[in-house]
Amino acid sequence: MPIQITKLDSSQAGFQPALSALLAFEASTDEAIERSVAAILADVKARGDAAVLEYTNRFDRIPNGGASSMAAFDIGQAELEAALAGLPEAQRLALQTAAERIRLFHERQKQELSGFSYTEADGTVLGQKITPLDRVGIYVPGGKAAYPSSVLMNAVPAKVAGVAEIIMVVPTPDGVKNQMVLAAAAIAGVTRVITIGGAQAVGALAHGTASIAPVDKIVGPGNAYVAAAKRRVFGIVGIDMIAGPSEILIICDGTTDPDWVAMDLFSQAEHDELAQAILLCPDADYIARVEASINKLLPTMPRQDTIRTSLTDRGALIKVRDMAEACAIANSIAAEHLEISAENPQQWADQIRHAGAMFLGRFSSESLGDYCCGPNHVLPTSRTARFSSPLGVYDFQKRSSVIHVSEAGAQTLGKVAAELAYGEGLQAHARSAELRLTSNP
Ligand SMILES: NC(=O)c1ccc[n+]([C@@H]2O[C@H](COP(=O)([O-])OP(=O)(O)OC[C@H]3O[C@@H](n4cnc5c(N)ncnc54)[C@H](O)[C@@H]3O)[C@@H](O)[C@H]2O)c1
Ligand SMILES: N[C@H](CO)Cc1c[nH]c[nH+]1
Repeated sequence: MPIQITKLDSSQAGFQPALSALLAFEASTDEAIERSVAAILADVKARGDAAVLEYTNRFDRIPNGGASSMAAFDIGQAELEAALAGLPEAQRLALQTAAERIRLFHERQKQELSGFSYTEADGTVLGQKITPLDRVGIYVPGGKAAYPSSVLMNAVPAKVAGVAEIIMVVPTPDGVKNQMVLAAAAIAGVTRVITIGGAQAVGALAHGTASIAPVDKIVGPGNAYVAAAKRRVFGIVGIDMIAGPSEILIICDGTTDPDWVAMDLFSQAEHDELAQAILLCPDADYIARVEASINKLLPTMPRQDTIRTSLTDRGALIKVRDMAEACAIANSIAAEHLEISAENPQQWADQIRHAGAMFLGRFSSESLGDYCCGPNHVLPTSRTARFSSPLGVYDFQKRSSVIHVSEAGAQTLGKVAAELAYGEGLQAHARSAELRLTSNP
């Protein structure tokens, strides 16, 4: 059956409301999900391991009546190493190559721990010190597919930042452990792997349980339950972002093989029924050729049901007036992934301000970035690229201000501070500054 994909034309009346409706994504704030996640988090906070055990047995369908204790969900280092040793050579090499490329890219993001400092004329020293987080939780999704690449994308930057303890949670539906996921954890140097997922895993990492010490920050993508849980625990722990269902936006000038573009749209649609894949192109004939490619290639895809639902419900082929308009629309969409599949892509990239990651030229398929180019694949979704950045080393480092005031500095700064403190009606602040003045009023 030919696919029923939304077709829009930017020159037609009603285009803007139609585009807004297409982009609206409320799954992570769906009320039923919110209620369920709130209840799970409260239960995990109150009952700890017992609640995590129950939810994991139920939601991940752990076989043989479920696990009887949390210890069953812990995977020791020996099992991680065994998974790595047991992988076929080609898979092991691919993981190691990807990990090394990701490490090399992220090393460049690292801020030196010495930070900066400068000395004023009176001897006062001011500066900023950088420290890695002590203990982080990384969420690796695992409900509908297994993501060894997400293990690397989360853990490698944490390692580069110098995080001492990296606790990875990953659900194992039906109790099936994915060997590549375990091997990736071994390569990345994850401290501990616990096979739990969903809101209960986020709650356990945030609040701590008898078997899991609380972490300082939780990073990583996940489904709507995970996103809602991360949103709710923010403040108790730090979070990176709310990375929801995958998105791809392709700007094409009509010069790329339409099969390539169709497959690139599929590459994100196959993640999730809620994933979003959109093409912007000024050439109506070319759009028709991409649609033909979609219909030709879809039946060959093992995940064709997910792709079909995603493209039908949330996908679109959009005819634009020209490439400049495509760039303007792309800025308003602020997609997670933007492919500029065009001759001379740089001229269009110069016009892009909002995108999680940009893939320039027809050889830069987004899928290469998912695995092994080096930049992170955990990216802001649902238009949050307007204010959010890819997961990076900076997510695992924090800054402290360092203030060392000299005696001379205390004389000038003390008078300024006291003046402002009296202005705010804060006597203790003012007196604290004044006590250090040699001519103490
Ligand atoms: N942005 C990225 O970097 C990136 C990378 C990989 C995957 N993703 C996205 O992450 C998502 C992964 O989702 P997933 O479902 O495969 O795995 P997931 O691990 O995020 O979610 C699985 C968990 O959801 C919970 N859950 C499922 N149904 C539930 C229910 N009815 N009530 C309560 N809890 C329930 C269960 O605890 C289960 O363990 C997809 O949307 C995918 O597109 C994003
Ligand atoms: N496309 C996902 C980010 O949205 C990342 C990923 C993992 N595996 C394949 N792809």
